[in-house]
Amino acid sequence: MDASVKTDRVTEISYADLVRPTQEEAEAAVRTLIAWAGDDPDREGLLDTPRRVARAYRELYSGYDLDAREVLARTFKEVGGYDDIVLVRDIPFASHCEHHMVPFTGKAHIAYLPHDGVVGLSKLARVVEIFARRLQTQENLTAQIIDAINEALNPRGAAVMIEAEHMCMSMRGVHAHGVSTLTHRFTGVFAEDRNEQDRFYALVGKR
Ligand SMILES: Nc1nc2c(ncn2[C@@H]2O[C@H](COP(=O)(O)OP(=O)(O)OP(=O)(O)O)[C@@H](O)[C@H]2O)c(=O)[nH]1
Ligand SMILES: [Zn+2]
Repeated sequence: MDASVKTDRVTEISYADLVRPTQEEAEAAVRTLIAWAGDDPDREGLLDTPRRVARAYRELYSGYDLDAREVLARTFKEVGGYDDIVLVRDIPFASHCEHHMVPFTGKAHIAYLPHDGVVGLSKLARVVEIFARRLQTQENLTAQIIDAINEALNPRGAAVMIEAEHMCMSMRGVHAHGVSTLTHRFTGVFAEDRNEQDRFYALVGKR
């Protein structure tokens, strides 16, 4: 795949340039972490764990191998002249915070005002998954999703809101349970017009 396609517009990292360690190296790293946790990586119950964890990482971080541009490439123009808000709300996701590599989970709400075409609804959920399955901050996740939509659809406006709970704040550290973090980003008409923002909030059910 073309290296430029993999360059993340927000982090400016070209993932294609990064060298992946081998499966054996990844498993050795997991053994080290098991010992660091205080357990014996050679006891029976843990013998297969490094292999499982390396495999699980492939799934949990599969977003690095996927390209949002490809997912959003197919647009449709026959929508009966529909040009109002398209909102897909309550898209569940699970990601990992880049500071502690601990999960944060929540919901994303995505809206756009079509300009020259719409995209398949499932593709918006796929885009969330592509960026969630990477090491993230919630802010970055929000920015990457809206950037991808703007680039692919050139809409009159786009809005993304994410609400999430960060395990690094509940399971450890400050031990604050039930805290939710809200981020949102508006572009185009949504950024310029308070009425459009209010319509977005109302449709999401936040006002
Ligand atoms: N802005 C932002 N911060 C995050 C996100 N996920 C985790 N964090 C925060 O990242 C910060 C890292 O702070 P540090 O002081 O470097 O690390 P730490 O000592 O482990 O911090 P504590 O969590 O307070 O124990 C913490 O305040 C986390 O709550 C995120 O998505 N966005
Ligand atoms: Zn964290």
